[in-house]
Amino acid sequence: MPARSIIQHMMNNVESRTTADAVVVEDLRVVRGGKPVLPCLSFSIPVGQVTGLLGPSGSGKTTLMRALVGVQKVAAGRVEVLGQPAGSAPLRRRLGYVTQAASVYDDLTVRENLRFFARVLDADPDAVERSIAAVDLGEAADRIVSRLSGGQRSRVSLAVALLRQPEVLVLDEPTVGLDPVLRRDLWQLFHRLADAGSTVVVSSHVMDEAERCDRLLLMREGRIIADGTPAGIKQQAGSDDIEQAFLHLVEAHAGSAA
Ligand SMILES: Nc1ncnc2c1ncn2[C@@H]1O[C@H](COP(=O)(O)OP(=O)(O)OP(=O)(O)O)[C@@H](O)[C@H]1O
Repeated sequence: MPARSIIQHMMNNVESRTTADAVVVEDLRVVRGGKPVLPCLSFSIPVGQVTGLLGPSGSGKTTLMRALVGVQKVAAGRVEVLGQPAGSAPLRRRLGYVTQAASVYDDLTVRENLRFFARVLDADPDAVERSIAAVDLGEAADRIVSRLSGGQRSRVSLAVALLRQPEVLVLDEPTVGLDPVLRRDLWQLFHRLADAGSTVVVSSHVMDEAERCDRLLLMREGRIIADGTPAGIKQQAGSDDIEQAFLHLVEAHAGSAA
């Protein structure tokens, strides 16, 4: 093959991988406290979807998210985000991560927090107001964070993550403690971000949130026991209800592992 064709072929390959998959995980093994918390995980996440990591408490969702953002020590395997090794410097501008703990200053207002982080992150000047509007905190923008409700406070952390319009957004249980209206609004926001081309990875242990995802990875004891659309997983498990489907899959998995 002539050199130019080889280069073109390689570029096509890179392009098709980077446009098709935002995340590629291969044989990932993580050991925490001497225990294999993720024994051997492989999956990929396509660009521009809302992918849910669903599973009971302790199933390894946070550990997996930490591996995706590159802050988790990995014993073996490969984790790539947007075609780069997880945690590598070029990804810092392209990835947003919101942990379960709010990571903003309690004694500043919402807008002051956003302005501060916009300077630190070197975000566009209009990013502050855009992010405040995206999480619907316009009316609370000049209130001190410590006086906000838990749900409002977690939306401030989300607004910080949105400042640089990340291509991949990793959100660890962002809807915990929110009322149903706020939860619905946040899920609508995740889908708007995905429609605009971002890849959103959201963890939850609440099964009724599963239906809101384009795609689900159901986790249990560090393993993925189902991977598909909510409809596909229900069909696979022979149940109309996602919680029942999860329970059937757990039983089937336990049976096959025995
Ligand atoms: N710092 C740590 N040291 C040792 N083991 C840990 C540590 N953090 C978590 N683990 C263990 O790793 C496993 C997976 O925990 P992880 O927090 O990833 O689960 P999770 O699905 O996110 O749970 P939750 O929904 O409660 O946040 C659990 O068995 C937990 O006890």
